[in-house]
Order: sequence, then structure tokens, then C-alpha cells
Amino acid sequence: MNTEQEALKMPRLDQPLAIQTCNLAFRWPGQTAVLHFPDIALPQGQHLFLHGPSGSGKSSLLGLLAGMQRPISGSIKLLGCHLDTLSASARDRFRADHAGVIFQQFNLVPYLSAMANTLLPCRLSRLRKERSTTAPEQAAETLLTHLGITRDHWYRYVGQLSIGQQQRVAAARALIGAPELILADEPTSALDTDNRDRFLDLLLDLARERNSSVVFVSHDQALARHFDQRLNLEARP
Ligand SMILES: Nc1ncnc2c1ncn2[C@@H]1O[C@H](COP(=O)(O)OP(=O)(O)OP(=O)(O)O)[C@@H](O)[C@H]1O
Repeated sequence: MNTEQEALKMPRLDQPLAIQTCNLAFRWPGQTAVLHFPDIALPQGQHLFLHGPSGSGKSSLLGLLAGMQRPISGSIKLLGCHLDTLSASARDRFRADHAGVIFQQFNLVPYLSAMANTLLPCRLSRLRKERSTTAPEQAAETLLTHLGITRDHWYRYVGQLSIGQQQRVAAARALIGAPELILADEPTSALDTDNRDRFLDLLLDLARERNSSVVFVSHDQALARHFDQRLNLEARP
């Protein structure tokens, strides 16, 4: 795969790197094609725009950074931890403690309310619960309110919410407990331009408040200007 990395802002050398990858390659089980990825060096608190056409490997790379898959070669260092050397369960633990993931299809639990979905990370990770400066319920209320989910929607099943509302609940779930990393896969694809820009501004403002590093996947070049760094994956033959 031909790839190109364009740094809009050079990493500041006085900031520790939140994400550092080197010579990453990955092959999906049952496939012969190997995906090769450009190196990432993202300082803590910076925001990376991961861009490329459909099939270029954006979700695959995000899955590697989230520890959901393991590379066939190369290294991934997150917050100083060598993720690629950990077992699957240790990677799950690391993700629960340190990463808020917004999936392309949101992956909310349909039989739980917006509030219960938002609180899940604090139930799964003591670190996330303790990092919250207020009680988790209060943190969830604050996040849902910031993200425009009104009180009358907090205790509804997420299946009864609109796609845009579900997306914002997924963002609240990712942000609760101030994880150091936010990994977001095309979270604005179902939104019109106005809502897309509003959602992105909110997400990045909240990430900035928490000094979270963000990797944001999108095929929409217009969003690149909001980010510190940009990584382009090129079309695969
Ligand atoms: N679960 C999977 N099993 C096997 N192959 C997969 C799987 N997911 C993705 N692939 C393959 O890996 C390659 C990269 O896919 P990926 O979903 O990472 O691209 P993408 O850039 O995120 O695409 P899109 O913008 O359409 O979401 C494609 O050839 C795809 O067919």
C-alpha cells in the first residue's frame, strides 16, 4: 500500500507520545492481502485525522490501535505500553482502562438506556470510575447534557433514539472517565453538514478539556482542518 503522512503540526518534543507505531502490518484471517500502515507519532493531547478511500484500511488500523486485533509485524506503543506484546485479554483490559472507542455502528447495548450505556466504561474499569472527578452518574449527566441529549432521553432505550442521538450517546460513553485515548471510526457519516460540524466541535472540545489524544477516521477531507495531524491511507488495488 502506498501511503503518505502529512504532519500539519510537528509533534512537540516536550510532550510524551500517546501513540507510536512502527512498520505495522496486518492480515485479516483467511485473507492473503497484507495491509501495511505508515508510522504514527502522536503526542498526548493531539488529534489525528485518519483519512482514505473505502477499503484502504482505516478501520483495520483503528482496530489495531484499539487492541481488538494484533499486527502480524511491527510495534504499537500506547501511553508507553507495548500493546502488540499483550495477550488478547490484557489488550481488552488496556482498552477498558485507557481508550474510549466510538464504533462506526456505535455498538451501543440496545436493551440499556442512554444513561446505562454511558456509564458502562465506569462499570467495566475501576480506573475510569476513579478518574471521574465527580460521581459517575453526575459525570454521565454532564456529558449527555454537553452533547445535547436532554434529560427526557436519558432513561430511554437507545434503540428508541435517533441515529444522531445514538451517535452522541456513543461519544458520551467514549469520553466518560477521561480516557487518554479517543478512537472514533466515521462517527459523523450519518449526519448532515451542520450536525457533523457541531458534533465534531463538541467531541474535540471535550477531548481538549481532558487532554485526550484523538484518532478520528473519516473519508471526508473537509474535516481535516480541525486536526493537528493528518494521515492519508491510499486506495488499495
Ligand atoms: N473482518 C474482516 N475480515 C476480513 N477482511 C476484512 C475485514 N474487515 C476488513 N477487511 C478487509 O480489509 C481491507 C481494509 O478494510 P477496512 O474496513 O479496514 O477499510 P476502510 O478504509 O475502513 O473502509 P471503509 O471506509 O469502507 O470503512 C479491505 O480489503 C476489507 O475487505
